[in-house]
Amino acid sequence: HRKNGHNLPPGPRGLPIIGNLHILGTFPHRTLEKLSQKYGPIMYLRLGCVPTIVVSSPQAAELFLKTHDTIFANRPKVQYSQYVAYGAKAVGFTAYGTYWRNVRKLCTLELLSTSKIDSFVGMRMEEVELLVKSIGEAAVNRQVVDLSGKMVNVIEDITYRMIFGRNKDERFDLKGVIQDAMHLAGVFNLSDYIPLLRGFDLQGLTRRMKATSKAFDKILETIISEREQDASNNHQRKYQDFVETMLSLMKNSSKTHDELSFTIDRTNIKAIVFDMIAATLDTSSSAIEWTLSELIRHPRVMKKLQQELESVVGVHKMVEETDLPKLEYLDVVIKEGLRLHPVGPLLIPHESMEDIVINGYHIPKKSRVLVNIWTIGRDPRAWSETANEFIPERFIGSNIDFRGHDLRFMPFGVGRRGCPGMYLGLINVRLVLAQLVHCFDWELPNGMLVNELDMTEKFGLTMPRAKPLLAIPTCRLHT
Ligand code: HEM
Repeated sequence: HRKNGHNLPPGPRGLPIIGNLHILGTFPHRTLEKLSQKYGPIMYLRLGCVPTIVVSSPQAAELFLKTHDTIFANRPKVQYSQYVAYGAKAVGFTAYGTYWRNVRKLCTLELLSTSKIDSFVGMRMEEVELLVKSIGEAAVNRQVVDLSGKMVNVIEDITYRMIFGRNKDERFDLKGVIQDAMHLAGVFNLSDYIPLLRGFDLQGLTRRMKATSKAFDKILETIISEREQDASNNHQRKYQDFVETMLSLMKNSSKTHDELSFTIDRTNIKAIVFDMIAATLDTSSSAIEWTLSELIRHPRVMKKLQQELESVVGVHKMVEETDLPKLEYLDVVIKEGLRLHPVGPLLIPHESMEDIVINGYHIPKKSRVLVNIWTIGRDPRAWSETANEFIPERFIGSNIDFRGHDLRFMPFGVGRRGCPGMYLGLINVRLVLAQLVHCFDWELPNGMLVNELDMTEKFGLTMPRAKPLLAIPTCRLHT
């Protein structure tokens, strides 16, 4: 590839206007893997008008996410973030710069810190107990459980209580609105790639995004106004949820906050609430359903994990958060689950802020960068010929952590744009998964063999199972 005398990375030839858009297909991460085998770990595509660089090896990822992290720390401006995510006024979709840095700092210090997340321990346990109780009832009646649906529900309930202080409100359908918003986040929007089409709204997405955003805003306005009222009545709650925390920051932000050099307003609060919900829901539930699917497919690993749980927790009680640090095998099982089924197979797109030359290739300013961690996690050169198999033991005795210090494994991304919610995400995943494995044995319905379980993915911003995981539970605990 050459453009204006520059040496672009290799890649497939594109068509006029659409470029390579037509080749992505239903499973872009798999298509891109095949292409990278032909064109190499730094590959150039043109998606509509957007120059796109696909990164597919740990060495290449190092150059983009570590060595030149600052150049690639921007996010592309997409319609979704403009219309649904409050004009990108939170963290995930926000352009790199002072504003992003301040909001991210607010989230890490005030909302996602270890001490804050630990303050919700009691609430999380209540929700997990309800989950185990409802599955226990299904076990007694030998009923099939839709585990994917249950995972989404328990994570939703925990998240809404953490953010709003409650998860049920008869007056509005918060869950429905959020599900619409999440769905829109995953839809491929032509207008983001071919700006000429923007005015026509051929897919009807602009209209739907505006409608969803309006519905969400109305609900949030009601909740926030009520909470302001509560605060002025000195209403006391068991823990301080996110909205309350941010309202008190807003109230006090006239006194310049030491750590935060900007003042938070109502729109910031709404945008951050949206970001936190969107970032928590599908990520945690997808990590749990995939890992559990692999455990069901691999009875040896399931048994070994159950044995660890029996010896650390005992057979008379549920798993508590204080048990989690002692569960070493659980840790490597989750790593292996996320290696094979990363929640964000291409991370969130990064965007370059300047022209730069990497490995002799010209990477133009405003290129979109997709890091294919799905491919990196399955590369036999990095993981041996067993790369496609589920073998948690490969992580035992290695110093590969969740943080992406070793770029063969970076389920939470790495660098400036790496996930700030890792601690929370991992607590949700560990706690719920441990419970399901400790409290129940699982068998597939209708005598289905474990190797017949459908493992098809549904590609979007996150990548859950295409079909729900259905299984029949049997109780294990002696209570
Ligand atoms: C198992 C759970 C989770 C996984 C696997 C995960 C993974 C990721 C990944 C891969 C990215 C993109 C990194 C990049 O583009 O380089 C990301 C970004 C992000 N995550 Fe998570 N995440 C999880 C849970 C959470 C939770 C619970 C929160 C917070 C409530 C959260 C908040 C965010 C935010 C705000 C960003 C954007 C960061 C930025 O652009 O500066 N995530 N996450």
